[in-house]
Amino acid sequence: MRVPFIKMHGLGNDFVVLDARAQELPDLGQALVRNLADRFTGIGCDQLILLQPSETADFRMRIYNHDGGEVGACGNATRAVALLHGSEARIETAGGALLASPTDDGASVDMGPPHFDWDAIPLAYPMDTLSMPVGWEMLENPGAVNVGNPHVVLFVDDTDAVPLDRIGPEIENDPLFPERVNVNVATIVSPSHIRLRVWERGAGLTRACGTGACATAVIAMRRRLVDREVTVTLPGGDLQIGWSEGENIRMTGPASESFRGSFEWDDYA
Ligand SMILES: N[C@@H](CCC[C@H](N)C(=O)O)C(=O)O
Repeated sequence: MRVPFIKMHGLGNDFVVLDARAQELPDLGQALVRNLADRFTGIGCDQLILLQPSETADFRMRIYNHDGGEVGACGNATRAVALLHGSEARIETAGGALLASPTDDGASVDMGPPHFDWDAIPLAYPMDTLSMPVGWEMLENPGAVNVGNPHVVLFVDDTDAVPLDRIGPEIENDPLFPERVNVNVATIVSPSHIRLRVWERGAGLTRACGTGACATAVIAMRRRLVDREVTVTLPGGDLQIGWSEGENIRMTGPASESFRGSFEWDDYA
């Protein structure tokens, strides 16, 4: 079976999008996702995105990490598929329903509410998630939040000085996080500006992470380090994040289509 795909990205965080709204597809196994995501022998991407019909929303978006695991949220992919859809869309995800509106160069997304309870992140045992009494080497006193997926956020003086390729996997797989975790290191540049690098669960270092930007912004806001509207600068570019206590998170930023192609299903299954 020949299957069409669309290669897209949000700030360099890249996706292979399979649109199963029109053409039904067999179940994606972990092996198929890994093979397609492989940058040497496959199409290559950080996440594989599967669009399906939905009974509760305009469509359903399923998200698979580079390692083949299915997860609850992807901020950059949400902007990308909103752009693809072309008009305001309610999107069903495993992490909750999202509302996305395309803009000239990307999309603005209602990302839903953040969850701060220790068992909602989830953590292995109870603790204050705004100021956690734990640390790894030079990284201490993180905050944690679930924004459809789990994140830990560590504030540092200089994000570039953190060996995230070495320490990221250690934190991602720490038994404190039973579902593993996305690891964010952030520097407060000013009350309206955060600099951020992310080690993504199941994908490693990426050029940008939309949910990481949301998670970092809300923790910085709760700690009163920044204003309620901030620019988050990632290696791939800028996102605008807005949030107030008790409200949903709003994320705005670019996304684009790179190219279209097709592949033979059995070659990757
Ligand atoms: N790149 C994404 C996040 C993708 C999922 C994440 N790695 C997880 O495992 O939860 C984004 O832009 O948010």
